[in-house]
Parts: sequence; structure tokens; C-alpha cells
Amino acid sequence: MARRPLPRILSKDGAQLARTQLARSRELARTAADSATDVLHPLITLSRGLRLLASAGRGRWAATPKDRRGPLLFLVACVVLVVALAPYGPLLAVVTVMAAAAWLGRDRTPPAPERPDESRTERLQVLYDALVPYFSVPEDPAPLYAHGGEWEKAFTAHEFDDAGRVGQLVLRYPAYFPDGEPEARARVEQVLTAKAGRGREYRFGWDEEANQLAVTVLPPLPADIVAQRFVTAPGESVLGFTDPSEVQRTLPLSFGDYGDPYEEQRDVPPVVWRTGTRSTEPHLLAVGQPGSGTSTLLRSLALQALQHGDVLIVDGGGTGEYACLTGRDGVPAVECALPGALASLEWATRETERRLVAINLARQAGDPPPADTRRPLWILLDRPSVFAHLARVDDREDPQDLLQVPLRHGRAANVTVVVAEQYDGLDALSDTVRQHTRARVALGPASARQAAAVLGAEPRTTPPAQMPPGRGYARLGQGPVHRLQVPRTPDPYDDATSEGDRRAVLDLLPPRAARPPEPIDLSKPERVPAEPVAAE
Ligand SMILES: Nc1ncnc2c1ncn2[C@@H]1O[C@H](COP(=O)(O)OP(=O)(O)OP(=O)(O)O)[C@@H](O)[C@H]1O
Repeated sequence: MARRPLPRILSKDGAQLARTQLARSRELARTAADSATDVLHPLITLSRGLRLLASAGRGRWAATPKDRRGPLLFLVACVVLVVALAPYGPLLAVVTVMAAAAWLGRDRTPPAPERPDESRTERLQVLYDALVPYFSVPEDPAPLYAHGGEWEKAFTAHEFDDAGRVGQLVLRYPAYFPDGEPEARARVEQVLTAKAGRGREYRFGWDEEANQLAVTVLPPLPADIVAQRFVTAPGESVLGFTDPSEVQRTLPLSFGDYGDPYEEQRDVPPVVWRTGTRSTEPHLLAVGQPGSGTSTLLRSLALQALQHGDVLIVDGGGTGEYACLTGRDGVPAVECALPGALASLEWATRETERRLVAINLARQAGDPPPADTRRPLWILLDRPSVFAHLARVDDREDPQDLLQVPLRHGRAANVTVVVAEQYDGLDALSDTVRQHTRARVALGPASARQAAAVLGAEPRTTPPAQMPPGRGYARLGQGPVHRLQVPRTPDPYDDATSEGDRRAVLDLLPPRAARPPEPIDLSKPERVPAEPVAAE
């Protein structure tokens, strides 16, 4: 039997042609339907609204008791009559009904939740894949993290910044992950930092109960805060500024050029350190790399302390960074040489003892502490390791040994000690200094271990790529480690200081003392009063 040829439409070319035509006509139909929907959308909305209005009317009619339907009908007829007779009445009635229908008929379906675009989902998938070796074990029959798995199951929340990089991420991890081990945590944190983008600061919040890790990218701390009068109570000093999530309080601060009438005001969260008789961390140790800003921190504290107290400065650095304080009201001495340092610290020891005796006598007499024991005395000691070295060479006493009494008993006598040292001079610090300085500041670049050696705990944030001067961490006692930016308080006598900063610091200095302070003379021992000093 002769084979009949296939119809042309079913041959290979024909099939291809038919498919193309089919696809084209489908596309045409879809476009026509989309255009029709766009054009007819107002009509659809109106008809939906009218339907809702009509059904509401029917419902109302059905709900009206039979005996009241007559009066209701009469009322409606009256309204219709009034509207029909009023000028533009029918037109206004139609417009009102249409407006009500348009309002009722509007589309109220909630918008579908936004899915991150493709590049973002790819980033999340990369993060997920990178975590698989850390959050999975071969014995797990249903692993949360698996090669080829889906990130949606593991990442419960995510946010992206304006540059399209991950800004926040909350992820779940299996309960068998050893989240109590610092090494295991550090490995995961390292991977996340590398994959989510280096050069930014991250905070890792491990919730061991819920097996959740919250990764937050922190914005840089403001580095443009210049020295100024901070709104604090007596006994409070501002070490610097930190993240809003870390502290409850904010301080109103001025930004911009000093003295500019248009300078900006902003509220910034501070790290406030309380000193004096009620303080739990009455003394402070600041450690940093050379040039990281420890002297600037001491200058900033001196300017704040001079508002209510006296400040004795002993500077082992010997670069004259505190010269602006010499001879000012409330500054008994600024010492840069070993003999002067020894003499002034001996005086500070005796002054602490004098205060303690006077306070005790007053207490025994049932009086409040005398006024001259209540004025805070600050001892700022910069680079004690230099003096320790010089004392060894000269076979003299280490000035730090003279800090024992102020450090041990200073709290009761309103005496505060602040010591600043560089990392490579830490070995030279005496045990008494280490034990009694419970407020700690670590400035400048440092490894997590170095920072932990100063702070007693590792910072919960990764270090920034570039540490500006005055940037670091602060920890008060056993409290949390805060990120810290010290306010810009440069040496006003330094040529590199800008005019605005110079004026800002000079304006905070107390006036020059009318009478220069008497040189501290140890041959004249200070007498401890036998009688209680008259109470204020
Ligand atoms: N908080 C800050 N804001 C802006 N600049 C700062 C800050 N702290 C320090 N600087 C700048 O960094 C430089 C070094 O500061 P500083 O002298 O305080 O450091 P240091 O740690 O005492 O170093 P060194 O012991 O070597 O003097 C100075 O030019 C100073 O102006």
C-alpha cells in the first residue's frame, strides 16, 4: 500500500512554524488581556463597588422589621424626590454613589511579600553554602545546612544596605553546634565577615537558648565630635561616644565649626564613667598603640574634671602635650621629669591620707565630710613605664608605688586616678595599678586577644578596617564592652591643630591662676589637723 505523505503542517518545519505561531498568538492574547485589564480597571472597580453597595442595601432591607419597611420606603422616596427637584441634585447623587462605589470597590488584596532580587538571593545562597561545613555533621538525617540546600530555611530575617550588601542577618543553627566554644564561634564569625563583605564592623549576637545568631553591620561611630561642655552631673565624665543600641542615654552635642551660629545639634549616646565615693570603678586604665589617642583622652577628662575639681598631671611621655594646663586654676602641677613626678605623687599620697583622716574625724563628730575633702582630686599619669625605667636607672622609687594610697583609698577621699600606657609598656604596670583600675579603655588597632587582656573580655564586634585616632573600646567593671570614640580634644599649642579645634579647647580651659601654685615641697610635711575641719 502506497504511503500517504504526512500533512505539511505535521512535518518538522511545519511543526516548528506552528509552535512559533502558537507562542506568538499566546503572547498577543496576553498583551491584549493586560491592556484590556488596564483600560477596564476603573469599570471593574466601580462595578465591584456597586455590587457591594447593592448587597449592603439588600442586607439592610432584610434586617429591617416588616412594620418599619413602610416608613423606610417613604423616607427613601422623600430623599429621591428632594434630590430630583434640587438643582444639580441627580448629578450630585450619581457622583456621590460612584465615589462611594469606587472607594468600596478598591483592590484590597495585600501586596505579595517582596522577594530579594536575584543578586541578593545569590549573596544569601553564598553565605549559606559557606556555612555548611560548620553547621552540619554527616550523622544528621535532616540537616538544616546541606550542600544544595535552601537558605530560606536557615535565614529567618535579612536586610540589605543601599549598596546591596547584607546589612543584617538572623540565622538558625543546629542545636549540636558547640556555640559555647569561643573557637567554634570565631570560625563562623570569620566566615561570615569574609563572605558578607570585609572592611565593615560586625556585631555577632549568639542566642544559645534559641540556637540563633544575629549578625548586624554597625555604622562607623561619629569621629567629628569636638570637645565641648557635656551635659552631665557632677561626678560623671564622658569617656566618649558609642552605639545607640548600647546605652539608654543621649547627650545633646554640637557639630560643625566651633562658634559657627549654624552649627548642627544632634543627640549622641555617650559612655559615661562615674567617679567618686559611690563609684564601683573609681580608677581608670587606658591602653593604646602609639598615636591612638590616649593622651587626648586624658586631656578630655582633665577638661571635664576641672569644672568641679583639681587635676594633677604627671606625664612620662614628656612631649609637652599638657602644657596648655600649666598654671591654670585647679591644676596644682604638670610634671614631666622624674623628681617632679615623685614629689607630686608623694604630695597626692599625703593629700589622700589627710582627706581620709579629716573625713573620719568629721564622721566621729557626727559632722558631714569637710568641704575640702569633697572637692574631687584627679591624678592623671601618662606613660608610667617611662618613669619606671628612669627610676630603675637612677636607683630611685618607681612613681607607681606612690599611687598605692590614692588607688586603694582614693574612692572614699574623692581622689580619682587615671593611668594611660602603651601596649608595649603594659609589663611595667604595677600590680596595684592593674588591680584597682576597673574602668578600662583600649584604643587603636589591637588583636582581639590584646584588647581582651586590657578589657577582661573580647569585644563583641569585629575591628574596623581603619581605626581613626580616638577609636577603641571601653568597659566599666564587669559591664559590656562598648565601642568608643573619644571626642576630638587636640593640644591647642600644636601647630597641626585647626583654628576651630584650638578655640574649642582653649574655651574649656579654666582661667590662669591669679597666683602660681606653690612648688610642692616635701621638706614641709603637710599637717593632718588634730581637730575635725569645720563642716561646710
Ligand atoms: N579622639 C580623637 N579625635 C581626633 N583626633 C585624635 C583623637 N585622639 C587623637 N587624635 C589625634 O591623633 C594624634 C595622636 O594623638 P595622641 O597624642 O593623643 O595619641 P597618644 O596615644 O597619646 O600617642 P603618643 O603617646 O604617641 O603621643 C594627634 O594628632 C591627635 O590630634
